[in-house]
Amino acid sequence: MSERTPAMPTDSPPNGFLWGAATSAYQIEGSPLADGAGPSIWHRFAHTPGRVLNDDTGDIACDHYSRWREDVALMASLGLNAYRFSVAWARILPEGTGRVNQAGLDFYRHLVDALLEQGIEPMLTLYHWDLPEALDARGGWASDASPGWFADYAQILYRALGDRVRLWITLNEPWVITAGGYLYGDLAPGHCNPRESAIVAHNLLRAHAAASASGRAEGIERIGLAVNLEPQDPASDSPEDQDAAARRDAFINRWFLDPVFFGRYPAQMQTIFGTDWPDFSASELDALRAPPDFVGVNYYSRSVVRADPTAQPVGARRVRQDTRPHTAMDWEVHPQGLTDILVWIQGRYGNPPVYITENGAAFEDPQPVAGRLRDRERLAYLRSHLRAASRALRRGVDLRGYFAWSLLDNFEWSYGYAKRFGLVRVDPVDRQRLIKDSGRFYRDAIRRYGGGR
Ligand SMILES: N=[N+]=NCCCCNC(=O)[C@@H]1[C@H]2[C@H](O)[C@@H](O)[C@H](O)[C@@H](CO)[C@@H]12
Repeated sequence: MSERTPAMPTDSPPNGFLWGAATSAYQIEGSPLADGAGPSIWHRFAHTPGRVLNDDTGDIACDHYSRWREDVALMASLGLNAYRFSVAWARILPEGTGRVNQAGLDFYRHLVDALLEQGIEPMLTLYHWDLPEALDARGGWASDASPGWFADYAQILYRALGDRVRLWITLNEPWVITAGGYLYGDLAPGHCNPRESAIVAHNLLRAHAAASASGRAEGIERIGLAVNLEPQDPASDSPEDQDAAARRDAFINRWFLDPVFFGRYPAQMQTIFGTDWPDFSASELDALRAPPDFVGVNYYSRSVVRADPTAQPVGARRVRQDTRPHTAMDWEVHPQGLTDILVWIQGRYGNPPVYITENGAAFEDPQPVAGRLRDRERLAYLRSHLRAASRALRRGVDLRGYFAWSLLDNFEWSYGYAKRFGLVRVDPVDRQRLIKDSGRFYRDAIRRYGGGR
């Protein structure tokens, strides 16, 4: 089968299946302070020397804030029927609460209207890591007031765009927000404090529940939560490795989904955090129960796990599978893990509607030659993971769509622009867009198997 023949599933996805691509505000927009916007914690973090590789910042990024019309046309040329993006909270509320910046609302309204004109379904993420700096100065997600701040911000957007946007996501990857921002410190705001991280996670769950409730009150019917999920396979059948994998599964995959679906944390959290784990009351736990209308699954890889008492706080570490292919992020290419995690959700949480809200890979791309960029590894990753998604459909998973991460090469957080996930190349000098072979493959797959626009 040639590279260009989209090797897709024998059975086509259900009618109405969404074929999209995903991005986030700070990673693509640039112009972070334009037209009255306030600074976010990522604006401050990226401008702090040493925090981001090569001291890259999102000051320009993909310049999407100026090129959004061109990018919508690009999505249409790829045949996308959906697009997932996030709203920069500090463009809407420069101080995080209070005064609304109309220019910020206008930017996203124009973007949504342009998508709808092209028959592209918008999926709006309310929070993709870029908390207004003014709120971080008031305690940020560690503040007891943070769920209220978030629900008020969400309500402004529900009222401004709720008549146009049908698919909403409250939080993108609460685990990475918590672990990256408050436990390991590699992401904004760069804290390393286990007790604070447990409180932040709790407030994020309260914020999801509060924003879901304010959405219901505004008549919003499809509000989801996007989570990074990663199967944890024990390195051996020893009890130590089995327990280590179970702890890491609780820590990464169930820390947030168990509370929203069951109103309780995984039992292992107390073991993992010890005395740093707060003593939550029964009513506090029950208040977390806010089952999403759909689960957004961000899948990249799995982990093979070995017990390691020195690898805190979980006492488990990843074992690199040297004989297997890896991406430029050093993540194992393991498409079966996508099927496995989708079937796991189906069985554990009662087969909720699911969208794959992120799936993709960074690889070292070759230079374009004669207007062509042959990103073979990314194309193969995409093909194998679309097949994996198809296997989940055949197992009865209520899979409603697939969003490739990412539409564009963009600002990859603490890696800056050194890691490229795009189906479309963004030239580092003039930001010119060039559809890579992986983007062409995706376009052909959508034409062949998608309901299309
Ligand atoms: N081992 N291992 N495995 C996988 C760990 C995944 C954790 N990182 C993510 O999920 C982030 C998510 C984010 O939404 C996006 O903003 C990022 O650009 C992508 C790419 O990094 C992914």
